Amino acid sequence: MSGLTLALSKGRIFDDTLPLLKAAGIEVLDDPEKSRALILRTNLPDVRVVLVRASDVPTYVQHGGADVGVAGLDVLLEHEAGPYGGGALLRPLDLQIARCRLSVATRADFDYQAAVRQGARIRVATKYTQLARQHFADKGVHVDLIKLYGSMELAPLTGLADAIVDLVSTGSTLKANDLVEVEKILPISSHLVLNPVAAKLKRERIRPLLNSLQAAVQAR
Ligand SMILES: Nc1ncnc2c1ncn2[C@@H]1O[C@H](COP(=O)(O)OP(=O)(O)OP(=O)(O)O)[C@@H](O)[C@H]1O
Ligand SMILES: O=P(O)(O)OC[C@H]1O[C@H](OP(=O)(O)OP(=O)(O)O)[C@H](O)[C@@H]1O
Repeated sequence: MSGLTLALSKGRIFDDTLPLLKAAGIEVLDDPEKSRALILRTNLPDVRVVLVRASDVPTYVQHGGADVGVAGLDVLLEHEAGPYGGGALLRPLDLQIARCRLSVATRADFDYQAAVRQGARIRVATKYTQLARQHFADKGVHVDLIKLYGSMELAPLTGLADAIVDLVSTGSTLKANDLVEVEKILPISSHLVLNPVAAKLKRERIRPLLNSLQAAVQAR
């Protein structure tokens, strides 16, 4: 396709990217909450938006299914460190949306610091197995990782794990499940990512978009 394809995920990334795109002169014409269509038109005939799972955005952009994408740093780093990463994505702009942090949380009655000090083996449930492995390896903490795809908060409550590695924003999900944040690992926001081949071949089309998005981010 000679135009531009932009990969977004439904929900907070779509909602938070929309105003930035608007400021850059791109208006999405279809409402993903009202239609089942996965390709959305914009006011610019050569720009379209494809809707994919948040964790599939890097894959689409890496393999050229989309030229540009928006994804959380959590998803990007987890993808890069994983078996299908390949390091092929450019990350030219922090959009400073969907801000949260990656943290370790446990039940209030689990003494995480003592477990770390004593060199205990900690069972950690997470969807971010690559990031969690790196974090605990850097600290020299022994962990048994348990891969989950969602509802991480349940793991310490059911005895599946001692701790979780998950995203925290307001902290209300942890609070509602009687969990406490015991360690902050990484601040997270969503970034614009580019397919490197598209970045070269569609340079003239992508550069002004990047400049306007950068201006929109700075003006916020
Ligand atoms: N509570 C939150 N507050 C702010 N940003 C968040 C929060 N939760 C997640 N994010 C950010 O938004 C991104 C998208 O999250 P979202 O919940 O839309 O997708 P998901 O359901 O986790 O993804 P998938 O469908 O691939 O499992 C995350 O990768 C993260 O960077
Ligand atoms: O600190 P808080 O403000 O409570 O936010 C943290 C929650 O947000 C994310 O879930 P999300 O709302 O995206 O649900 P999902 O991942 O299950 O879609 C994350 O997995 C936490 O559960």
